Amino acid sequence: MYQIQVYNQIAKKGTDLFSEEKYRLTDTESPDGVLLRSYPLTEEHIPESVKAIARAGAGVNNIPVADCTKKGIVVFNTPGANANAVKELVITSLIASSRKLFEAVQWTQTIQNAENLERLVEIEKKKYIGSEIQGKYIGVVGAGAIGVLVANAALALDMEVIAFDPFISVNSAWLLSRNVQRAMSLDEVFTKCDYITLHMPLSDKTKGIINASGFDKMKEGVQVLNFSRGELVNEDDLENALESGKVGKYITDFPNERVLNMKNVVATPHLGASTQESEENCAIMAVQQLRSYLETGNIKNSVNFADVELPYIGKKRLTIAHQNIPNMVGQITALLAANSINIADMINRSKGDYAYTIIDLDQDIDHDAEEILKGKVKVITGVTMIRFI
Ligand SMILES: NC(=O)c1ccc[n+]([C@@H]2O[C@H](COP(=O)([O-])OP(=O)(O)OC[C@H]3O[C@@H](n4cnc5c(N)ncnc54)[C@H](O)[C@@H]3O)[C@@H](O)[C@H]2O)c1
Ligand SMILES: O=C(O)[C@H](O)COP(=O)(O)O
Repeated sequence: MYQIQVYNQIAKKGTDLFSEEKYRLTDTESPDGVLLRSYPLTEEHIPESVKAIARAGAGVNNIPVADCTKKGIVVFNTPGANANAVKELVITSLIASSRKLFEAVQWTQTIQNAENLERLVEIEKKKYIGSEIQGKYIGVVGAGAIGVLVANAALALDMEVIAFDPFISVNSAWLLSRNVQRAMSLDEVFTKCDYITLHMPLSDKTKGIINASGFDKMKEGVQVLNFSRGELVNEDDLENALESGKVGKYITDFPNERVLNMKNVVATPHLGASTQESEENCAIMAVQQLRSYLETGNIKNSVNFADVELPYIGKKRLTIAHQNIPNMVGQITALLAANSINIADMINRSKGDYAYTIIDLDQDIDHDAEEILKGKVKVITGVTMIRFI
């Protein structure tokens, strides 16, 4: 029986995929797996029993991924599963903001009981003259699952689209319309664009990437949309840019007390992925990936380990996470040979400094033999996790 600790509300269509015979969703001190959305997970939430963490969503900045990697804990996310939901909210906000819709609706609510309401409407409407997005330049920073959809949708709305992504994946490059212009630097986006929309992950490298030096280069009155993470933007510099009018509007899905008190801010309560469709897509994908890992050791869509897939046919499977250094596989297979265990099949894949190996044994072995082998493999320098399935 696998124990799963669930944080956040996860769509039932996903959690229903945990069969009652094999899984218990429970508050426990020793879970095998963790399932969550934006819950801020700290090391205390990750006891030694945890084998994998599945994030039903894209951003993993709420999970101590580097620590997990060192312990051989596989962290999954659900790439693209909520991208359409975010795209639709970005495009809605882009148009609504350009047409001053947020302010206009807010004002209209205040005149419910006004005298000569219809006349007042005709007089005051000049305050809410907007601008059209057709023909305007939009810069998409980060052309991943969401950025690609936003860029293509903006093109379909007759905008000029420039995308910047120095690490674009082959898949994203295939999906991006050929009419999207390629920016060779962030500065190119800053200097050319009337709208800038952020779609890259928050990391040590991207924290505060939008700051005074960037704002200085931007067009007067530029509108910045941030449906990625608040910390990508330096708040001191944002405040100055909004005060001076350099940034005409900051549209963010990540409000905090300080940002809400800044001028010309439009904020939504982290709604990007909050559609029924997206919540279900993310939950289903996260549960499928977690189940597959717990039951077969196969890895798909992990942020800290490479995809590793070997059809599970074996009598006994050995999975090992280890450092990506020479002779790891050699030492492990030598150990099996020394114990007269034949190998039926195996696979090894690496990602950065860490690797993962699956070895299918030609024979079943009992619990005692497993424990003896585990003890011997564990002491090999560089091994971080060993599991028999
Ligand atoms: N508002 C919401 O509810 C919501 C929903 C989903 C995702 N998000 C946020 O959006 C982010 C992007 O999501 P996604 O699904 O498109 O992820 P993704 O991994 O598919 O795409 C991210 C892209 O950013 C690029 N990138 C990384 N560093 C960059 C840099 N310095 N400059 C330019 N590009 C860079 C990557 O190469 C990648 O192509 C997530 O990490 C998350 O923080 C927010
Ligand atoms: O990174 C994400 O997927 C989004 O920020 C959505 O977060 P949520 O699942 O908490 O809505």
